[in-house]
Amino acid sequence: MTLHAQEQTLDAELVAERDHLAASRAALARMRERAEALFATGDKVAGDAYTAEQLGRHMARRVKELADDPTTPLFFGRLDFGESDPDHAGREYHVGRRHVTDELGEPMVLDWRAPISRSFYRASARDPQGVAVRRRFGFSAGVLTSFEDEHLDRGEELGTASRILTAEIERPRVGPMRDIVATIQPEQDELVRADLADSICVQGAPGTGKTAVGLHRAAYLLYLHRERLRRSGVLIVGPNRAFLSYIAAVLPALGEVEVEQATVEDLVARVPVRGVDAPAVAALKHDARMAEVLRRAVDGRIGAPTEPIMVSDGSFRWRIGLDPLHRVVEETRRERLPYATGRERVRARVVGLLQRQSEARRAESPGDAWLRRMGKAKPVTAFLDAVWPALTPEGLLHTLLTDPEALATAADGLLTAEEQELLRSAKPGRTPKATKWTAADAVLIDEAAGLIERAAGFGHVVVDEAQDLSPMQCRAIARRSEHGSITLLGDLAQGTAPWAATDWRESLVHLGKPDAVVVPLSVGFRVPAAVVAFANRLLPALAVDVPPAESLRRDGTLAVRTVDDLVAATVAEVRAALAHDGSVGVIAADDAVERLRAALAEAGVATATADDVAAAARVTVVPATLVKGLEYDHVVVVEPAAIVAAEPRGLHRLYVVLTRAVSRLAVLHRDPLPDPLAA
Ligand SMILES: Nc1ncnc2c1ncn2[C@@H]1O[C@H](COP(=O)(O)OP(=O)(O)OP(=O)(O)O)[C@@H](O)[C@H]1O
Repeated sequence: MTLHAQEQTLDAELVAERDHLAASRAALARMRERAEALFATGDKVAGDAYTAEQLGRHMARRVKELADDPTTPLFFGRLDFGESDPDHAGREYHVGRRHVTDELGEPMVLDWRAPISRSFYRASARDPQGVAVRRRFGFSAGVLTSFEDEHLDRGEELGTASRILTAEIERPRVGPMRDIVATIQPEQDELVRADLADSICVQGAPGTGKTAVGLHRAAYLLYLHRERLRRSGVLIVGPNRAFLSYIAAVLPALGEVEVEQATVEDLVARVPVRGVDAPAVAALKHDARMAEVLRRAVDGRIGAPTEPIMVSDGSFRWRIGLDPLHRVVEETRRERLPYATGRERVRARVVGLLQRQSEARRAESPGDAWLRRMGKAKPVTAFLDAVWPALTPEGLLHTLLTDPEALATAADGLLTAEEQELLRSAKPGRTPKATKWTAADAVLIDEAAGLIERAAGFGHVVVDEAQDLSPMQCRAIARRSEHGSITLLGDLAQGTAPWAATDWRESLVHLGKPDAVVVPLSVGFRVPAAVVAFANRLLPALAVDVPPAESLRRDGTLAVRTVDDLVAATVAEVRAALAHDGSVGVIAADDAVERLRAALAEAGVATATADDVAAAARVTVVPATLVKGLEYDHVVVVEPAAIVAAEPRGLHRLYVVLTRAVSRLAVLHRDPLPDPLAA
């Protein structure tokens, strides 16, 4: 074929693909109209109010799921199966964000999560999985502009050399995080499609796609186990609000609109946090031993009966002796129920004893009203208050922090006298209500609450930036995923909390998933190679054993400049950065942020805050402590030494800061660079 003829064929194919795209969009619009019509008539066809409500909710969700965003491609790939494939011989399937069917119900686009679509991500020249040709589409603003074919049947495979993958990775970043369904890589896909029953832990260097993998796994699991997970729920836990708003749009873009997102602080927000602990106190409160202290404190509230119960029902007087009361308490204690459930169980057993006496005397069973009345009778409640008193989580912690004897009993052999002293040094208020609880107290109160009442759990929990969780925070998540599975995502090298994990096995034990596999991700999609090499100079000083990242990005620039005036240099750097496309992130020690913001404003440069993902301003000034998980095309790091000096794990913080750049990193410093970087 001549070059000209080849081009003509390509053009004709492109036209055919565009037609298929237009037809698919029209089909999706029809599906949506039909769903809307059903939604409108739903309450008329449903038999009763409950069904109507269920149906209404289902249809409302379905309408939302079928929303079409004209700027994102409806499909991004195509699989042509070879003649020899037993199931799909000679068929072609377009792979996209959701199922689209024509009026006869024939597929026009397959959901990327469907079993057949798996081959789009996993087929290779070595293992073609029946696929003859894999096609990837290039889009620009929703318009199909190109495609790229791999003839797997002829041993052709592009892998990471794909032009379309490269363009996607190198595209300028604007606004919130986007999904990566079009370009999920095989090692990522394996994690995304892991079984619901499997808990996994992903150790990945910066920019290897951990967050992306976690979000896509949530979407995948919801597709495969829709009903089950809708009932139990899926939870995404992230480090802070800025991060959560950055990732908030990914799942809805994939049609998943019912996933809860929270920080750990949100999860344990039973009390308002109004106080601050000294670092040593906070560290102790986050220590795993506190779980045992609390458990003993709760157990310690259960006492031995000292008096029989004498109770009258108006006609007769009843008596329950000490022996049976002892047996009731012991039996219930052995059942290891949540404390509050135990209290009610004791009450029920006492009433049971009264019922038997009554049956023996009256030769008939007393009615429900009698049983209820006896359960609430003063002597019965007084007995319960004496041997199994009602307990609030706040009350329990308040007692431990204010009553040296109570603490000594619960902490005996667990905490040293000095540690007990340290715990009490925080000086709570006179009552739980009057106490200015700290963030660490909130975690302890949640632990206590978990001992008192069982919390409802989620079917699956995705935990991002998990290296920063304390043992007690891990336990808070464990309580919410006891009967579900988890995806734990993190990087030990990015641990900045005082209690940051140094070994995933330990975190997994606290999370109640000791058998989860730990899988490394090492191909970086964000940070250019030159910047990775610079940041990696810090690794030996971070005292963690992690595989270093290798970057897919050969482009990108790194500039390290000694300057006299940090503020003026920052303004100049930002101005220069604005000549390029994409976002600009200025990252500095927290206490320098206001000054830089003001200087930029004075210079006429509008800036946004990190949590405002919808901001029109292209420049964001971010405190170093909030930048975890975020990324900007052009990053300006201001005075690394100040970032390091601001906190005990400052070098880890700097490692996070230096790995936020997608295309260009400029490091401005007046003070000498921290040692490992100066090398
Ligand atoms: N397969 C992929 N195709 C295209 N882009 C990808 C792919 N995987 C990851 N990316 C992009 O790389 C960037 C980094 O991904 P992500 O934020 O998930 O990494 P991370 O491992 O969570 O990073 P960090 O450790 O810094 O939090 C994002 O812009 C993401 O969209």
